[in-house]
Amino acid sequence: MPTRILLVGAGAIGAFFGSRLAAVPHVLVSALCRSNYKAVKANGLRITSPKFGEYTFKPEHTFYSPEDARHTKRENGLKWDYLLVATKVLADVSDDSELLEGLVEDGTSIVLVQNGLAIEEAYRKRFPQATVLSAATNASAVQPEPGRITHNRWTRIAVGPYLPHLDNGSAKEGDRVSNERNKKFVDLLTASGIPDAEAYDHAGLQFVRWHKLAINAAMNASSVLTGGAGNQALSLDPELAIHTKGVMDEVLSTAPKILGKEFPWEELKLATPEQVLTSVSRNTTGSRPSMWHDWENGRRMELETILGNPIRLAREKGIDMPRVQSMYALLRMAQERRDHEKVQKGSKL
Ligand SMILES: NC(=O)C1=CN([C@@H]2O[C@H](COP(=O)(O)OP(=O)(O)OC[C@H]3O[C@@H](n4cnc5c(N)ncnc54)[C@H](OP(=O)(O)O)[C@@H]3O)[C@@H](O)[C@H]2O)C=CC1
Ligand SMILES: CC(C)(CO)C(=O)C(=O)O
Repeated sequence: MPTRILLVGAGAIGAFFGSRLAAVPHVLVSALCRSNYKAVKANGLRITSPKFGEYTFKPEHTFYSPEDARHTKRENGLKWDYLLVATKVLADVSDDSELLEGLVEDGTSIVLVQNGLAIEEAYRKRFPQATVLSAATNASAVQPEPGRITHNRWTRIAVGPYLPHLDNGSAKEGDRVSNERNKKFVDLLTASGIPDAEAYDHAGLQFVRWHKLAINAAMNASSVLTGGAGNQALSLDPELAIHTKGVMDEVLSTAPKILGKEFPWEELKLATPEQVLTSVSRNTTGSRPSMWHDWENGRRMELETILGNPIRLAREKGIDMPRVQSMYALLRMAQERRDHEKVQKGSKL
């Protein structure tokens, strides 16, 4: 039996990892698209990567809507083992867990390859029987035109089962299955040539998520606020480097207070803010964070999950995050003003 995977959101990250997984024998990857549907249906996804070269990935099935996917599933008796969700997290705009209605079966795992915090609950609540896997990746990629994906740099992806009952209680019977499915998914990524796919437990993955958040809060938000500074500039400019490190330090010192444990630096082998800055300073690809691409293209930004959620979680514990809060306030207003201008322009036509 093949392993079937459905990409829910076949943009930069979904298409990059989906195209790798499709290269594994006995793995069949389909794509649920939106604005890139016509391009993907006609020509597949064209990936350019410094590590994997240039290649085309043709999904087993390409869908234009969730209803289209449900229909084909019914007609062909399909079952997806993994639903890889790689939409932007815009919980203030839409609840994307709804897209998965009718696509989850016994044995389906939902894999969230997305940035930010508190992204898992909507899926756990809607599909309490399904395994939810939470993934954080450092891969940098962009879709400059429909169906064409540029992978810039990095491949690291950390995946762990989302088992929040373990935060304050003991293991449940179904946890073993979640861990097995997690391991299988990471093994598939490894078999696909991703050299640094790693399996974590629930607690470890949440620390990795906070660590990734430190990078995103620092880089993504600052790129937009500077009018498009790239990852490298954010680490090389002396004043910006102090700011970028300051944001990362703020997020990383908040995480243990929220998660109730010391940051397991040794165990998780994660880069310190200084090491992140050194690594990013060597990135000569000119890549810019995903939030910049959203702002530049007039799309909504992932402000709530990357900036709003950590502030709110911290506030509940009486902790301030002044650097993150300032960026959140500024960017929220910038986004609100732009949305307002769009409405004004629209009503004048
Ligand atoms: N790009 C990067 O370098 C990195 C991104 N990430 C994270 O990965 C996640 C995905 O980001 P990224 O790949 O850059 O985003 P993209 O915008 O490139 O891709 C998201 C895709 O999801 C599609 N989508 C959204 N809603 C729906 C829907 N209702 N039905 C079908 N398709 C839908 C979008 O379609 P449409 O074009 O129509 O909107 C788009 O193709 C985000 O959480 C991001 O923060 C993490 C690490 C690095
Ligand atoms: C590539 C990276 C780490 C840059 O901040 C990222 O996660 C993004 O662009 O969203």
